[in-house]
Amino acid sequence: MIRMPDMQKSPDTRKIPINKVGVKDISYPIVVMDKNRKFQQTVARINMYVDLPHHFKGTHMSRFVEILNAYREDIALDKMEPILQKMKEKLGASSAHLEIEFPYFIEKCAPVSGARSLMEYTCTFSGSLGQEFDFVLGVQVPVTSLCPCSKELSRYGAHNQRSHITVRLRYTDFIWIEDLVAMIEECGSSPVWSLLKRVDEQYVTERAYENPKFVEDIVREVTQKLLAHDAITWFSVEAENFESIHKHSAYASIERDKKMTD
Ligand SMILES: Nc1nc2c(ncn2[C@@H]2O[C@H](COP(=O)(O)OP(=O)(O)OP(=O)(O)O)[C@@H](O)[C@H]2O)c(=O)[nH]1
Repeated sequence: MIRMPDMQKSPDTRKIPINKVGVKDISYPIVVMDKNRKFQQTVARINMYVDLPHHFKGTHMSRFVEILNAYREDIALDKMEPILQKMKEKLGASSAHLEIEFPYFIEKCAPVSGARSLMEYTCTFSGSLGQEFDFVLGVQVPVTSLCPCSKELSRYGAHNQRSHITVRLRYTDFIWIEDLVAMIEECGSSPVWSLLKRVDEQYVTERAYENPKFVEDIVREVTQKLLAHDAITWFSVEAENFESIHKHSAYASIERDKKMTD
């Protein structure tokens, strides 16, 4: 067999360790637990990183993909820690990071007609393993927001737009993505649906008008709900309103470590 040079293994003399090095944006099938159908198969974008001591030139990129391949068909929430452990072992690292972003589909019924359709929510699983395992669940929920100021000032109408509410959290007991989404959706002027018949469209338009929210109201209401949820220990909430009267967005965020505020 031909002996090939291994550049990665060669020494580096700059004395600069690297916090995260690895592969980014690998498209890979995963399995997510589904509250109503047990499991849901989806395709994720995956980032995998480890730390690299100062004396090595490079990490071994191929091993990340080998690990993914070993867990093929079986990449799921309960495999985060074993995968991270394997990354540390195979790459001789002291810390490993696994970021998984995926579309998750939830069946919703339109508010009046009851017409069923699937809504896509972008979710993230972010795990790290140094001395201890750390896991953060993320979900992005689209809603409608209607501006209270515009409603107050205008003789008719009020500007309204789609908003994204992004929540990331650490928790002690399992939380269904479905329950989290339902909780967050209540905090906009109205939820959004993929399928609305005319009776539904009328309902959604009027509901938003009766329920105006600033971007500040949205993050505060989500915060109230997350503070009241006993299983959640830390969270961040962001809201971005893609303003229909501006070319820019309105934005607000709150982060709370409940262990620090109790
Ligand atoms: N470390 C590093 N590798 C890179 C980069 N870009 C591409 N690679 C390639 O990643 C490939 C795989 O590297 P390794 O994992 O070390 O491959 P290998 O030596 O055959 O595998 P092992 O025996 O398991 O170490 C090589 O072809 C590298 O050239 C980079 O920026 N950094």
